[in-house]
Amino acid sequence: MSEGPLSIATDLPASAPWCGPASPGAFRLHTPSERLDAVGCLARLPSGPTDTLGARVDAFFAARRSGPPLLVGALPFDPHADDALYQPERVGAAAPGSRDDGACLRPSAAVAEPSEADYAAAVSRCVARLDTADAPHGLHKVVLARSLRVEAAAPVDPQRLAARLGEDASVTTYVMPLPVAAGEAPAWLVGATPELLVSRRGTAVVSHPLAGSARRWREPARDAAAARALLASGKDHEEHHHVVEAILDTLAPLCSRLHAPVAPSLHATRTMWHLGTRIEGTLKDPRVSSAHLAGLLHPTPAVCGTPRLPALEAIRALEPVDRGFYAGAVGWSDADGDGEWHVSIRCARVQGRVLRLFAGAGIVAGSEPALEVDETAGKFRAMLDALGIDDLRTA
Ligand SMILES: C=C(O[C@H]1C=CC=C(C(=O)O)[C@@H]1O)C(=O)O
Repeated sequence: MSEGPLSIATDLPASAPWCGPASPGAFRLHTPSERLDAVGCLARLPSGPTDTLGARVDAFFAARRSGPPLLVGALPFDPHADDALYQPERVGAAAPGSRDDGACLRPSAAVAEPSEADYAAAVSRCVARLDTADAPHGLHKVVLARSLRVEAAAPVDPQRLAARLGEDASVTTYVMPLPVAAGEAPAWLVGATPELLVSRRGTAVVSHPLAGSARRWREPARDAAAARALLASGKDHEEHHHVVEAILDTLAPLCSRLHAPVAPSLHATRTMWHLGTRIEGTLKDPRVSSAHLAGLLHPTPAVCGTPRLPALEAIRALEPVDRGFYAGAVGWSDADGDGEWHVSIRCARVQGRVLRLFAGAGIVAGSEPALEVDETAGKFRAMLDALGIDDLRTA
């Protein structure tokens, strides 16, 4: 084997099934306008924390000898934890499997972890931590998540699950093979996100943060009323404002031009309304890659909170289940510095018959625990619908 980045792959234990020539994990990223599928793994990017991502990706491409000039992968929620990126063997979809999806997806049990009551209590404790007029420099917003553990009747095929999620043409569906411990069954992150962390093509940069949400309804009048109420909600505008402000503050020093509309607009998926703001900029320095930008921006206050470090501490203290790669980012970077990173929400970690679904909600001073339980229930809906679970009775 040649020296250089390909030797990076050789220090993988043979038992790392997420990333090897015989890897069963095919990477998928289907946006509303583009499709990226990749199979196999030629080399793995040495993992590291988010703030070193740009430098590691630059070093990888500086030394690359052969194979597609592309890295695909995922960033975990915790910016201090290890990410998982690799150079695929081949760009293109794997041959479709022949399994019966109905049998693959039928669930047999679901457990809420934490329970809805415990999540509501955590929201109350979170609101109590947020700053008040007396302590204006403290914590302004924390995104608190909860999870559902679902057991299916048979092993779930991640690609089939993603195809079902993709019936909603407004979202970006993804499948990412995840690192697992030696001897463990393969695991994937599978989801359908409406939120773009950042894309870079040449010097053009786009970010499309979402924050502030309402469930959608089948009855058109009730659905339209929910959208109007969201647009009029001061609490949701505050949640949203923190995200846009953080992204503009990060991008401003890097851009010669940066534009964001003065007010957010409605963004719809099949199951949720959101407030969204499309931010567009032009990079001053074309050497700033998409990986650098993702490393700087993640985690935004759409998934973490603000200020970032106290929000991370609050999440560690208040959430009982480790987020892993939920609320991180999934995407790609190429040798020219172009790339696209999507916020890894509306997703599940899938391993055999077991799925762990996650959903979070932004907590600000005016947040009410029962409404946040309801909002997160709405955010589970896309995945539950794809799994064929109409009526969720959690243990
Ligand atoms: C953290 C999630 O959603 C984020 C994206 C859109 C709206 C959000 C909100 O209104 O809280 C969240 O910031 C999630 O779906 O798990």
